[in-house]
Amino acid sequence: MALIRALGLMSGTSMDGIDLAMVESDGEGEVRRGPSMFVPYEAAFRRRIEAGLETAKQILRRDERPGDLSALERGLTMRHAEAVKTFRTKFPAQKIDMIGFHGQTVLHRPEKALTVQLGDGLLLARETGVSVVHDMRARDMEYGGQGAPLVPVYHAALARSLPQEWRGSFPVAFVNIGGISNVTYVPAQGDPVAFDSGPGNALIDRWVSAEGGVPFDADGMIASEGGVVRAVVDRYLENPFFERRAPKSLDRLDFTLEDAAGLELADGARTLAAVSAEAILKAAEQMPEAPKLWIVCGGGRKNPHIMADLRTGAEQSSAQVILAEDAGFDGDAMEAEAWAYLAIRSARGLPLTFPTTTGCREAVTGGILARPEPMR
Ligand SMILES: Nc1ncnc2c1ncn2[C@@H]1O[C@H](COP(=O)(O)OP(=O)(O)OP(=O)(O)O)[C@@H](O)[C@H]1O
Ligand SMILES: CC(=O)N[C@H]1[C@@H]2OC[C@@H](O2)[C@@H](O)[C@@H]1O[C@H](C)C(=O)O
Repeated sequence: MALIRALGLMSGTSMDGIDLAMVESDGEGEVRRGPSMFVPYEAAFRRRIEAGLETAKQILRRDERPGDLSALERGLTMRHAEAVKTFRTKFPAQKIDMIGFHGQTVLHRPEKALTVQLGDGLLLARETGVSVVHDMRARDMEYGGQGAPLVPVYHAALARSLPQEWRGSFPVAFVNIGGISNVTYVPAQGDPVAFDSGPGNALIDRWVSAEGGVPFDADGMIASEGGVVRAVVDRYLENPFFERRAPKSLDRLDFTLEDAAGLELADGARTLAAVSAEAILKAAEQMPEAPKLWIVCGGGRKNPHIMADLRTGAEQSSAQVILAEDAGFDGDAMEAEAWAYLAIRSARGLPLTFPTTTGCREAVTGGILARPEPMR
């Protein structure tokens, strides 16, 4: 099987910008990771997306684009096209067979089988001259799945290529701490088990933005001045979401700052970091066995308080917590790589999701292929 070279594009729930990453793969066990980069959104555009989340609450059918959302979708797509151009200038030797395009989630209501990602695949194909696989969540929902998380099939492929020193550490759990956190449990043999585990950085970002006027708590500096307010952590963890059995997934707005109201800026940042960590550790209760190794990726791994709390908690089950980089992976690029890998799987008609990752009735492929030129 010839390998396909795909460029994955991810604009995640943190809404901070676009991650791009190359993967060359057969969509199965052979995975060669290529270069990656990040293109941030300007602050005003980030605010427009944030406003878009509010507008999107009115959407009842996934193709509706009320208010500013059509213009926002176009702006978002053109920014992705521009990002691809920048990537090609930076890495001119990279041949791109196809693009895997996530778009921007503005609404996720799995209980209504509704998930909306802004992003015009056809426009992106025409702008870049490359075939684009997009809209990868919808089919899963048609099969009764949550429509998220989709990364697990890629986590599982990476787990099979762990360096020698970690091969004895199964079951392993990948944790992605983005705006929302999701986990993938990978046993030594058998299917991965995955689900969204709780708020990742989204609450911290919203808190420091509202109370401190900065977009995120860089290196946990604000939290370093504060302490954990236990009662507030406990209140967050009482949310019925944590008791719900997997499969399950979250919308960015499902958790709010209400329970943190009244805290000092630093205490709030520190307390919400503890909430992120404890929500992840709680996820182990829903795994078939406690993982021996946690591999952490996503921007939240750069918050030392989240990492410290994770390590302290994991020690109780003698588990180790490492950064994606410690296993030879790239914790910033992993989701974009996953979208490249998923595009390749989609092109080959391979399943993207499984009953154990999203709750779909049967393993199912997904994605729509948009070609730059109309078919003759
Ligand atoms: N140096 C840092 N210190 C602390 N936090 C950081 C740092 N760098 C990034 N972050 C956090 O990581 C977030 C971005 O993470 P990431 O790019 O993994 O999220 P995402 O891909 O948008 O989200 P999702 O996985 O939910 O789709 C930022 O919003 C910020 O909260
Ligand atoms: C609907 C949606 O966009 N969900 C995101 C979000 O961000 C993290 C978590 O919630 C995860 O379920 C998902 O993204 C990852 C990349 C996924 O689908 O695997």
